Amino acid sequence: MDIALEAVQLGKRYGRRWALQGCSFRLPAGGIVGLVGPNGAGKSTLLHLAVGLLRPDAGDVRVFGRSPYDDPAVLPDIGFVAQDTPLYRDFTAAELVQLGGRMNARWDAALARERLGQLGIPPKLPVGKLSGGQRAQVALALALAKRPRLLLLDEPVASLDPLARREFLQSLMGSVTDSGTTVLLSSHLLADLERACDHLLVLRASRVRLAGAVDDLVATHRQLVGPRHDGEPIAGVGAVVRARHTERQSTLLARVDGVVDPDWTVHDVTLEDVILAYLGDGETDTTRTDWEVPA
Ligand SMILES: Nc1ncnc2c1ncn2[C@@H]1O[C@H](COP(=O)(O)OP(=O)(O)OP(=O)(O)O)[C@@H](O)[C@H]1O
Repeated sequence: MDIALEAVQLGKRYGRRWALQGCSFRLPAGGIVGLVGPNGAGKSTLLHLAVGLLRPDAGDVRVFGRSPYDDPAVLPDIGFVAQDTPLYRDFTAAELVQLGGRMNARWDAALARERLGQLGIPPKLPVGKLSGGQRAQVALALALAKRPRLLLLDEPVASLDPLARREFLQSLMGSVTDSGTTVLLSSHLLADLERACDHLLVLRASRVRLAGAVDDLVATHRQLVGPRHDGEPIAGVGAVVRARHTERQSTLLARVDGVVDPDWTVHDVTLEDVILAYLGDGETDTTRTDWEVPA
């Protein structure tokens, strides 16, 4: 399997505080990966390490087998749109498309112009005078024009209205299918991630809590309702991720690995249920740091 992004015991600290720690996963090439986590979990730090803007303090990060910090030859393969979509504000979108052509060897200016035209972005207005959402669209068009093999997007839809968000995600899905680009996309909008992503990476408190293919994660987790549970093993349950109790009854979100004890009523879960359970303070160990991709 072709691996787009790999981290092995990756760590980064600012001063004495670790922003990312013991982070290991392998991201298969192709498809969209959702990067989720509470504020301060380390998402932007991970993206900055992956594009070579930061140097790891521990472990290793590799993009298509190469270190982005030490090996600039891999940088043309990586597209990055930072959280605040920084652009030269006095330049027009048309000028930025032209500029991109001078700075990138394989630049698809026609693709960028077509995209900006479809979105009705005024090409002759300085981008500083566009709305935040329009600027985000310009940044994405420029990133796609680079024809990257790995595209890193830090909360790209945060400033978009609901219609623009849907259009953005649809066009992203389309371009992934057309080009084979791998996208790693951080977002707090779980419903969007459920619609757009093939894989998921969940960070909490500087560590990877969950990683895997969306279909696999939804298929292997269930909500169980049954008698009050105080931690004893349950047949068919691999791990309890989150537990809530009343005096007589417990409601669990659990990873199942077989036929569940018939004392428990079993319900399907959504991806959002799974993510929220791993983001919460589960009463049992929520750590699951293996990257699992079905064959
Ligand atoms: N330049 C910096 N100097 C010092 N600490 C930093 C710096 N950048 C990030 N941090 C700290 O590292 C931790 C992770 O930050 P990071 O920006 O990666 O989180 P995040 O998951 O992207 O958060 P958000 O969802 O709010 O964007 C936080 O505790 C943050 O305060």
